[in-house]
Amino acid sequence: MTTSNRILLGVNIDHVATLRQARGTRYPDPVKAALDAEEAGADGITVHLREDRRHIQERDVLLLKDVLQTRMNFEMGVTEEMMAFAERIRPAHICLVPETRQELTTEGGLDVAGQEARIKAAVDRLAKIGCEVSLFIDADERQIEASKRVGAPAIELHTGRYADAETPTSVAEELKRVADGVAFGLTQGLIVNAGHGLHYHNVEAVAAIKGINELNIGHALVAHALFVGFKSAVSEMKALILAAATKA
Ligand SMILES: CC(=O)[C@@H](O)[C@H](O)COP(=O)(O)O
Ligand SMILES: NCC(=O)COP(=O)(O)O
Repeated sequence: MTTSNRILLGVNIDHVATLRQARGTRYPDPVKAALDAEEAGADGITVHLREDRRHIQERDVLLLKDVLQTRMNFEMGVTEEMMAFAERIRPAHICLVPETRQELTTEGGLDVAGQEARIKAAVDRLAKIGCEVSLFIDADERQIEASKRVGAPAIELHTGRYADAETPTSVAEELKRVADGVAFGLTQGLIVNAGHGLHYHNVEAVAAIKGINELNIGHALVAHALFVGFKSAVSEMKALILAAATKA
């Protein structure tokens, strides 16, 4: 069981690509953002190649695979198209996420418990090509147990409900749900990551939860980068996370 206070920052660069896709230009290039993020202390780079290609493109993933010095966390839906793409490019780390075309952003976690056979087949297939697979799930014991059963070595707990909570009571409830999920995931021997909707004002409480391996943060970081630059946005976030984890 990991209880180290060291916590990694995975920088999600999807929304650099959102800005590029808004005009179909060559800029801003998410690959440049990834390299700047690494220089500023990111421990990894996360990209979500959506089925509708609304932000990240295949070209981005291929280039990142070649140039990153840290690691790429490749997020994908569990579809045959994505499985075949993963088998072609063989990312070292894959996070399986739920996905629908109509959603504004990833709503809820992957229902591993409700489709164990399908997720197990995907995890086994990706393990065969050497990927470490993580499952993006809600902080729910049923989903965590199912993730363990399907053989995923890692989970990422969806922090969106915590991020969206508006009253002190609901914030505290959602934070506790995440903290309980982390503790339970660790008892199952899983690597526990977390992310979604985290920003400069809500990240510290999550970073203070003992045992989280990595936080994946994107939208807020890209937004802040508009005002302070990408490197500063990353280093500010990293400093907040490390300080909170150290204090805890
Ligand atoms: C799975 C996850 O939380 C991220 O990949 C997130 O989905 C990226 O942003 P969008 O949902 O806006 O594409
Ligand atoms: N998996 C969560 C992620 O990569 C970042 O989500 P967000 O910070 O863009 O909401």
